[in-house]
Amino acid sequence: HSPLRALYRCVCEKVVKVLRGKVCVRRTHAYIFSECTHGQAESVLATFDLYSKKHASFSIGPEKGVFLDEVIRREAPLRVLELGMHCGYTSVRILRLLPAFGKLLTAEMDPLTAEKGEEILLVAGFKNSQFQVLPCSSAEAISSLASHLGEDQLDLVVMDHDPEQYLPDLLVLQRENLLSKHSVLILNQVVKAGAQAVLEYLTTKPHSYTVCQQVKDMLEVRCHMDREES
Ligand SMILES: C[S@@+](CC[C@H](N)C(=O)[O-])C[C@H]1O[C@@H](n2cnc3c(N)ncnc32)[C@H](O)[C@@H]1O
Repeated sequence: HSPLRALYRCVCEKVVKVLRGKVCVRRTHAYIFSECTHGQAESVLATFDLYSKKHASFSIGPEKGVFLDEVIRREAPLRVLELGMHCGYTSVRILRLLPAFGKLLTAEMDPLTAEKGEEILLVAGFKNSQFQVLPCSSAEAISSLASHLGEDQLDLVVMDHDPEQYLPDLLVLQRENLLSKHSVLILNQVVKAGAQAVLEYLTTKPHSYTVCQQVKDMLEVRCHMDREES
């Protein structure tokens, strides 16, 4: 990994980004809707991956997707919160690995995106009893969690919304006692400047959080909230 090679890769990525243009929710949705086999989650994911090869996309993609799959298979979460659904790629990855009595709550701030993303989850064959799309900001979604979870806590939280929001949202989840000693956090886009605050916070709380492993810019963090801070 020489600095020259890293610079070359960075320039290539920037050029590809410019050539691909901006992420378009309507175009992404239309492509997935018309090209995938309805009712088959794996086909929906493969179609997203195909789309991302040719167009600008926010999807986490297959490499980070497999990393997330491994965490879900290992932890077998029942209550999952996703912040930043976009068109539903990550939601589909999560839902296909949840047991029938598991539940995904997913927040998406942009109303059109929330509507299109929800449609993709239905196209993939999931039922409304398995997920709830919260068309609001992460902060509003978190403040409404008690009404969805009752006494339950979150087993898995996936943050892929606005890195500036990661720390404030984590602090509220913590304060509202929504995380347990078994909870796992997945943070995407941790190389973005906005994520610096949450990374610094996590390192100052070694008795509450352990940063476990990372693939690309996605990080797994384990919670052990029952231990006292020293
Ligand atoms: C990078 S995309 C998520 C991609 C998704 N994980 C996937 O793989 O398809 C980020 C999404 O978060 C949404 N978002 C940004 N800030 C948010 C916030 N504060 N609350 C809720 N959603 C937010 C954006 O509208 C966008 O759709």
